[in-house]
Amino acid sequence: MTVLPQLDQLVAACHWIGAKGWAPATGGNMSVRQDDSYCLLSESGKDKGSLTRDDFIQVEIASNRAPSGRTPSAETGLHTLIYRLFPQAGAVLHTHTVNSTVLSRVEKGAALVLQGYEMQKTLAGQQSHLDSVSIALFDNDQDIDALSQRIAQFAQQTPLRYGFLLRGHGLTCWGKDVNEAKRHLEGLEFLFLCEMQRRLLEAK
Ligand SMILES: CSCCC(=O)C(=O)COP(=O)(O)O
Ligand SMILES: [Zn+2]
Repeated sequence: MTVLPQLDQLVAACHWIGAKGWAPATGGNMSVRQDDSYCLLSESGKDKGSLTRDDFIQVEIASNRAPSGRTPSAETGLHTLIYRLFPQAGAVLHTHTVNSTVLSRVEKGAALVLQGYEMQKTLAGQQSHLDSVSIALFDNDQDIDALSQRIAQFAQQTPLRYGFLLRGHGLTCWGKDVNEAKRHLEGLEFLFLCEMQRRLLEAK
């Protein structure tokens, strides 16, 4: 495998995610783009908070195939879809947090709309709390090919930015590199926590 500084940053991001409790048990998966044709994806079933460089498997973006024969994430198809849809995407992070899991069930619509928060500006291109940020929300599915097709169809009609929520499952987000994907993850998780608290308090 070629030396890839982004992979070291991804390993560090995985440890940070683990320390935050955002990938409990074996939940979550992470990847980095290697080039136009390949990405490096976390091995399925591992504790993502204690991954090393050797736990990342090369996967062909077009076919989801791992030339090594090892088993990458069960959600490989979602990572490769993002790399196909967004040539600028350099890293993808998928986490299982309590807030994304619960909020994605409480919100019955096709998107979680965030508005009025200064922290929206952690998301690339956002400049004001007055704008609305729409995070697409898809029903979860054990059939990742079917889920990927549903997301791809949605993306043909509606711009997908930053990430999407899977109902009762978690958040998948991306960025131009590991640093930006990590900032989007941290920003979105902060916004989800605010939105949970707001909905709880305003319901009283
Ligand atoms: C116990 S977590 C269920 C699978 C999942 O949603 C996940 O994020 C981890 O799957 P992987 O194959 O990447 O370990
Ligand atoms: Zn998952």
